[in-house]
Amino acid sequence: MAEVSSAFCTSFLPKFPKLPVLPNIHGFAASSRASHRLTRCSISAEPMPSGTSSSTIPWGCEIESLESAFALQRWLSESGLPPQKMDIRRVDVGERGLVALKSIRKGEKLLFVPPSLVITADSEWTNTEAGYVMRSNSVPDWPLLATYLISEASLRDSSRWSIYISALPRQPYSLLYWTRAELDMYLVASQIRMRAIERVSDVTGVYTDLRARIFSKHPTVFPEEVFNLETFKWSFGILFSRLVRLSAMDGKVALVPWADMLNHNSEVETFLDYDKSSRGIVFSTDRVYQSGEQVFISYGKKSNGELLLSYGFVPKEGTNPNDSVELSLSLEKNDKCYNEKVDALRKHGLSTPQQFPLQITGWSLEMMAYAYLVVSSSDMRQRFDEMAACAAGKTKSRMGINYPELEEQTLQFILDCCESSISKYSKFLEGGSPLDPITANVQEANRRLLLKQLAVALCTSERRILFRAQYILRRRLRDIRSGELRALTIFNGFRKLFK
Ligand SMILES: C[S@@+](CC[C@H](N)C(=O)[O-])C[C@H]1O[C@@H](n2cnc3c(N)ncnc32)[C@H](O)[C@@H]1O
Repeated sequence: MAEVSSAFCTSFLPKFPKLPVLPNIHGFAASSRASHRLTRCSISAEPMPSGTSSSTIPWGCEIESLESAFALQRWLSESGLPPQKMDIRRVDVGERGLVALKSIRKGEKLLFVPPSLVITADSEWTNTEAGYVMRSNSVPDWPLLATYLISEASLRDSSRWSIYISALPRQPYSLLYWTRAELDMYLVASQIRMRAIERVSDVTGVYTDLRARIFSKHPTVFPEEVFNLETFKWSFGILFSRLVRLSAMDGKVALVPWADMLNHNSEVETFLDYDKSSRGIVFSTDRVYQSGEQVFISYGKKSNGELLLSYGFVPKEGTNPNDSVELSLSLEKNDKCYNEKVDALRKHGLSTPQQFPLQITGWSLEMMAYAYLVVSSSDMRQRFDEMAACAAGKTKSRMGINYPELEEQTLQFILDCCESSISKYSKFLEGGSPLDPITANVQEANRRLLLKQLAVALCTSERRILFRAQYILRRRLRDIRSGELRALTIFNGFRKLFK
C-alpha cells in the first residue's frame, strides 16, 4: 500500500528549516524577465523574453519552450522511468504541467520515479573534489543541495543531470526575484513583505557563509564566476519551488525530476512520497481525471502569501481553502504592565508585535490569548503567564482560556487591529501606486505590471479575510452589547417594580 504522506511533510517546498546554517556560524536573493499574463485560474510570474534587468544564469530554459521538457521526458524513459499515464504539455495553469493521456481513476498510483533518478544530499558529485570538500565541512542539506545544483549545472554535458537542469526554469518564480524597492512598493500592506525580505537576507547569508568558510579556501574548486550570489539565488529559487520532503524516507529532501512538473491545486489533497512497495516516488490521485485534463498535486496547505513567496503565483480569489492573512498584534507602549507582559511573552518565545494567522473561518485560540494579555489590566497580572503560554500554543486545554469579563474589550482590540490592517490594504488597492517609477522600457513596464497584478491579487485575497473577520467581530460585539443592554433594561424594570 502506498504510504502517501499528509500535508506539510511532502509538499513542495518544505518550510525553510530554521535557517540551514553551517555549523558554528550564524545566519544563513530580484529583478528579472517576466511578461504578464493572467491565467484562467491563477496568476503567476512568467519569464520575459531576454532583456530587462535580467538574470545572468547561463543554464536552464525559458519556460515557454517545451523542447527541453520533451528531451527530459525522453532521457527519463531511457534512464528507467516506467511508461506514464501523463505527458508534459503547455497548460492553462502553471505554464508547463502534466496532463492525463487516458482517463485516470480516483486512488490510482502514478509516477513511480525510481530513487536512482532523484537528487538528494547523498547524490554523487560529478566534481568529486567539490563534493568531498562540502561533505567534510558537514554542510547541511539545503546549502549542500544549492551548491550541488550549481556545480552540476556548470559542468553542462559532463553532468548526468544536464538534461534535467536544461529543463529547469532559468529564472524560478518567487519573491527572491523581486527587488527590495518592489517588495516595499507592492507588498506594503502584507506581512509577506517581511517574510520575503528575511528570505532574501537568509539566502544572501548562506552564500556569504559558504564563501567565507569554504569557497574562499578552495577558489579553484569553487570559482567565483560560477559560485556567486546570482547563481545561489537561482539554485535556492529552484529548491524553494521544487524540493520535496519524503516522509517515508525519514523526511529526506529531494528534487524529483518529472514529478516536479506537477502544478499545485489548493483543493487537491494528494502529496508526493516514496512508496516502499513499488520502490518509487508516487502519489495517489484523490479524484478522477479525463484524458487531456491537467493532473495536480498539493504543495501543502499554504496561504496565498506563502504560495507567492515560494512559487511566484497567487491562486484565483476564493479558491484556496487554506488561505490566511497574518494579523499583527502588539502591546500598547503606554501599558503600565508593559515590561511584565513582555517578560511573560519572552518566557514563552513570543514578542511584541507578534503575527497570528487569520483565516476566513476565524482566528486561533492563540491570537485570542495574546489579545487577552494586551487588554488585561494590572489586577490580572497573576494571569499574564497563563495568557502568554496559551498565546504560544502551550496550553493543555483544547478550549484555550476564557475571561468573559475581558471578552468585549478583547474583541474590540482585535477589531481595531483588523481595521487598521484593512485601511493599509485599501490604501494600496484603491490608492494606486503613486511611487511607481516611470520607465520607457516596455519589458520592464510589463514586468512591473505583472508584479503589481500579483500584489493586487494577494492583497485582495488577504483583505477579503480581514473583511470577514471584521463582520464577525462587529456582530459579536453588537450581540454582547445588546445582551448587556437587555440585562440592564430588565434590571431597571425590576428596580422600578420594587420602588
Ligand atoms: C514544481 S514546479 C511545477 C512545474 C512548472 N509549471 C514548470 O513548468 O516547471 C512549480 C512552479 O509551477 C508553477 N505553478 C505551480 N502551480 C501553479 C498554479 N496553480 N498556478 C500558477 N503557477 C503554478 C509556479 O511557477 C511554480 O513555481
